[in-house]
Amino acid sequence: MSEIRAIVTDIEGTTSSISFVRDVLFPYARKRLPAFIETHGDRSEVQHWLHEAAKEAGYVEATRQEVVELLLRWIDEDRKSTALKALQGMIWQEGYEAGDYQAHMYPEVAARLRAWRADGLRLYVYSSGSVPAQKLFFGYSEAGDLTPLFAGYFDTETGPKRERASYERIADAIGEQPEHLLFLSDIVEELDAARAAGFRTAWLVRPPHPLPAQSQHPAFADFDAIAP
Ligand SMILES: CSCCC(=O)C(=O)COP(=O)(O)O
Ligand SMILES: [Mg+2]
Repeated sequence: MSEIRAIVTDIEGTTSSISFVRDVLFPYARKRLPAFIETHGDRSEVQHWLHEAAKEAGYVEATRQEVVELLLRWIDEDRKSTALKALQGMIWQEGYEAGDYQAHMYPEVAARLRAWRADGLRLYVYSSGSVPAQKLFFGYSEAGDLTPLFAGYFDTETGPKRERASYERIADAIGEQPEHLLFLSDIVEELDAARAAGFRTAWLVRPPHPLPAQSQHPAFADFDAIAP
């Protein structure tokens, strides 16, 4: 078995609860999105992502109101659109800075990330959330600012999480052969794609879900059970 040199982790369902993302972050962005676009719609980065969203939906021409309605629908569908994720991240920033919420971390995660760093492993994040949103998430976590632990972040600008090529790009960017990389996720299709690219994989099956008796990926109830 090759030595693991770096760990790449998913967020939702892996370091943190699905419920925090779906019941706190998504509703927060949904409620504030129309006013955010109204107030910040002239900023160049906001205009860029509105344009990208319209393009992704196949609109030749769209009013700002139509794009706002599209984005609200995508939030409800949990669509992993890069444009939506970028805009959500900008809205979440206000909530983190105002102290409206802190990102949930499963209880063992921060200490285990620190232990892996102390063992010399490099840590990376790969999430559908935008890189700025990931930095906010770990910067304003219930366990404090965890950003100093991470060497880098990847989002869907690198590619969709269920495609092998995305993991090949991540391995290239990290500068390691994929056999030295361990990917952590709660989603089997993401783990399948990572394994197809040559990564080692760990499937997080958080309680109350029972660990499967047999599975295609090594399955763990928490980070402490993983021995890279
Ligand atoms: C960066 S926090 C918000 C995460 C998010 O928007 C999301 O869709 C979760 O995706 P993940 O790839 O972390 O499961
Ligand atoms: Mg996940």
